[in-house]
Amino acid sequence: MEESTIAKQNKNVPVLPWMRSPVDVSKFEELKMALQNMGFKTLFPVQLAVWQETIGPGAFERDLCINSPTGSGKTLAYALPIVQMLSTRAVKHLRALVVLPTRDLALQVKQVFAAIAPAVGLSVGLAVGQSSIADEISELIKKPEHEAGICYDPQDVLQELQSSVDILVATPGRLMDHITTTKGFTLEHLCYLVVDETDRMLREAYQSWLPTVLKLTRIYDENLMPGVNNFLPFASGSLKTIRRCGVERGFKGKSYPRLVKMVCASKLKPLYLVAVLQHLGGEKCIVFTSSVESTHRLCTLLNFFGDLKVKIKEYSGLQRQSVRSKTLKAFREGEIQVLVSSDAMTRGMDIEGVRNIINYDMPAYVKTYVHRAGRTARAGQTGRCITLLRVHEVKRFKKLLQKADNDSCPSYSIPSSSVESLHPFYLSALEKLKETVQSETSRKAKVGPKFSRVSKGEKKSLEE
Ligand SMILES: Nc1ncnc2c1ncn2[C@@H]1O[C@H](COP(=O)(O)OP(=O)(O)OP(=O)(O)O)[C@@H](O)[C@H]1O
Repeated sequence: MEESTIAKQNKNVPVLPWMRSPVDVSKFEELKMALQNMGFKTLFPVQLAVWQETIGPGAFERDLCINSPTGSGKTLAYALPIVQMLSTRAVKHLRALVVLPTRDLALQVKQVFAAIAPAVGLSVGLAVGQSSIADEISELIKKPEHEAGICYDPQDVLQELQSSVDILVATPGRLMDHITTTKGFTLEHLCYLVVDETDRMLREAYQSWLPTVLKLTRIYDENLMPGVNNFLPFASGSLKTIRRCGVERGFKGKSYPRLVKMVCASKLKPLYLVAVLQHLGGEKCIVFTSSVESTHRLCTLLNFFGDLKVKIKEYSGLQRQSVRSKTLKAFREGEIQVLVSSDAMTRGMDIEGVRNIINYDMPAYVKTYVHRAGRTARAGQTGRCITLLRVHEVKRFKKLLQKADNDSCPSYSIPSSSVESLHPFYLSALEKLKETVQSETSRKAKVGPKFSRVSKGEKKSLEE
C-alpha cells in the first residue's frame, strides 16, 4: 500500500482507544430510529458493555458500577437499557429514577431520555426545582377525572392518583420534597435507580436521600405487595451506575494530545489569558477558576479589555437559574465563545464543540483536572487543555500529571509582542474592575450579609 494511503487511513483511526471498536446498532429495532434521529450510528464501547450486562446475556442480574472516561457516553449507556426494558410496560408507573447533584446536569440527562423514551411510548419527568412545586406536581402526578359536583372520600382520591411519568430525573432536594409531601408520589414500582456522578453524590449526604429511597423501595420489595414490580422478571434488581472519578487510562506510553501547560508571572495572568484567547481565534473555550468569586472577577475584567472579538460570559452558582440557562444556551449555540466558570457548575456538562479548556487556576486534585479536561474532546472529537501556571506551581502540576499517567506535556508559547501590546488595555481594564468591585461591594453592604460570599472573595488582590 502506498505510504500516503496508509497515512490517510491512520488519520481516520479514532484517537481514543474506547472508540476503536464501534458496534452497529441496527439490531436494536425499537430504539434504532430514535438513535438515528440523534445522529448516532454505532454504540460506544461503554454503551455496548452495559447493554451486554442488561439486555444482553447479563440480563440485569446484578447492580452495575460504570466507570469510563469522561465524554465516553455513560448517559446513553444507562438510558438505553432502561428505556428498552420499560418499553414493554402496560401501566404507567414511576419505574426508573435517575438522581444527579445539580439542576443543570439533571436537565442534560433529561434531554437524553427525552430523545429516546417517546419512541417507545414512555414519558420522562424532571424534579429539580426549576418551576414551583405545584407546577412540578401537576407534571408528575395525574389526578383522577371525576364528575363535577360529586363528593369523594379523600382516601379514594389518593389511591387514584397516578404517576404521569415512567422515568424521573431529579436532584436530591426536590426528590426529597416529593417523597415527603407530594400526594400520590410513590417509589413502590421503582425498578431502576441510577446514581449519576456517584462519588459526589455519596460524599455529600443531600438530606440522606439515598438511604430514604433504598428504604422505601425495600419496604415494597420485602412486603412483596401484589401488583408491585411483577411485570418484569428482574424487577427487584435496581440499576446503579457509579461514576468513579479515576484517572483516564489508555494513554500510557503515548503522547497525550490534549495537554498543554503555560508558565507566566502571576500578576500578568489575566494578560496571558487574553493573549491565549486571541490566539485561539474564537474557538469555543471554558476557562476554569478556583471559585465563584474569581469567576466573577475574571469575567468582569476580561469584558473590560475592549474588543476581544470573542463573547465572554460568566457561569456561576451565584447567578439565577434563568440567567445560567440563557448563558448555556447561547454557549451551546455558539453566540458566546468563552465561558468562565468554577468547577461545581460544569462537572459532567456536555457541550458540543468545546475545543479548549483553560485552567486559569490550577486544579488542586487530579480528579478535578480530569473532570475539567473532560469537557473537551468528547465523543471522539479533538480538543486541548491549557493550564496557566505560576513558576512555583510547575513542580506540583507535574506531580499531578504523573498521577494521570502523564510524564510531560508541551508548553504553549505566545509571542511576547502579543502580550506586550495588550498591556495598556490591561491597565485600564484593571482600573475599571477596581471601580466596579468597589461599587458592587458598597451596594451589597447596603443589601446585607446575604452577599457575603462575593464580598469576601473580592477582598483578595485584584491582580491575583
Ligand atoms: N453512540 C454514540 N454515538 C455518537 N455520539 C455519542 C454516542 N453516545 C453518546 N454520544 C455523545 O457523546 C457525548 C458524551 O456523552 P456523555 O455526556 O454521556 O458522556 P459521559 O461519559 O457521561 O461524560 P462525563 O463523565 O463527562 O459526564 C455526548 O455529546 C453524546 O451526545
